[in-house]
Amino acid sequence: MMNLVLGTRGSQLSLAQTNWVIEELKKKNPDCQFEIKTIKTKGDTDARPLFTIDQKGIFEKEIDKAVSDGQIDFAVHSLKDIPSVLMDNLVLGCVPIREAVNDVLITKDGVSLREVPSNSVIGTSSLRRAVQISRIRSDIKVKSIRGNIETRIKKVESGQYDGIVLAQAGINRIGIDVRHYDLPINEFPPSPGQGAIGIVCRSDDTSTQVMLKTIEDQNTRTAIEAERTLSEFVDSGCRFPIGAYGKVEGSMVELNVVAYSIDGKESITVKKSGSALDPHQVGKQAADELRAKGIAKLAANWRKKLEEWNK
Ligand SMILES: NCc1[nH]cc(CCC(=O)O)c1CC(=O)O
Repeated sequence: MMNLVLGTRGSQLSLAQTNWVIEELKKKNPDCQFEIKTIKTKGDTDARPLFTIDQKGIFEKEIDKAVSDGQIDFAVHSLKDIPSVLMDNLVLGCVPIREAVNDVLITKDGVSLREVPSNSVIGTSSLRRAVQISRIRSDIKVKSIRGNIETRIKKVESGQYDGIVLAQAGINRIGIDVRHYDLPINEFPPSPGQGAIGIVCRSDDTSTQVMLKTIEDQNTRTAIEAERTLSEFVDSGCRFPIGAYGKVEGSMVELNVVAYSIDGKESITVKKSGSALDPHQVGKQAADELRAKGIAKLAANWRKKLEEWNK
C-alpha cells in the first residue's frame, strides 16, 4: 500500500485535472491512496496582468518547491505552466494523454473571430493570443484579463468583455458547456505544452516514478519534449510570443513553430520533422532555424507593445 500526498493549485481547472489524474492512477494502482494538498501560487495571489509579472513558473514554483522539500510526493500541473527547466532534484515524471490543444473564442453568440463586431474588446492574458488576434483583426482592442476560467466567462456574459480567448482543454476538463468558436491551429498555434498535464516528482523517488509511469502517454511525451526543448531556447534568449505544436506520426515527430514580432506584423514560421526517438533534436533544429531566420530582430518593439497594451 502506498499513501501519497500530491500538490496542486486550488483553481477549478487544477482540481478537475488532479481528480482525473487520481482516477487514472487508481485504475492502474488500486493499492495506492492519494491525498490532495492545495497550494497557493504567486499567479493565484498577484492580480496584475500576467505579462507584467516577470517571474517564471508563477503558477508552479511554490508547488514544485513543496515536492523538492519532501513536503509532498508529486505535483500535478498544466504542462504549459511548467518552466522549461525544473529545479535540480525534480523530474517531469509523467505526461498523461493530451487533451485538445487549440484555443477557443468565447462570445455571447459563439461567432468566429472574423464575425466579431468592429472595435470589440477581447480579453486575454496571453501575449501570444493578443498578437494572433491583432494579425487577423487589427481593429479589435485586446485587453488583459485575470481570474479563473469561470470568472472570465462571466465577464463576457456581463458584457464587461465582448469576448475572451481560452484553451479548449480548460473548458473540456471543467466540463463547461459554453458557446464557443474553435480557433484554427494554423492561425492560433498554441503555447508549447498546451492541453497537456505535467506531473513533477523527485528524481530520486523511484517508487513514485514507477507508479506515475503507469499513466504516461508516449506520443504526448514525445510531442511536448520537442515543444519544451524549443521553449528552452526561446526563454534562454529573449521573451517572444511563440506558438509551437508537436505531432507524432508513426516513427516521426513534426514540430510547427511560429514566432511573432510584438506588433504581430512580422512572423517567422518553422516546420521541422525528425525521429520520434529524439524529440529534443527536432526542438533544437527548429530553434536553430528560428535563429538563422532572424528571431533576434523580432524583439525590437516588444517593450513598446507592452506599454500600449497596458494602458
Ligand atoms: N494558467 C493558465 C492555464 N494553464 C493551462 C490552461 C488551459 C489548459 C491547458 O492548456 O492544459 C490555462 C488557461 C487557458 O490557457 O485557457
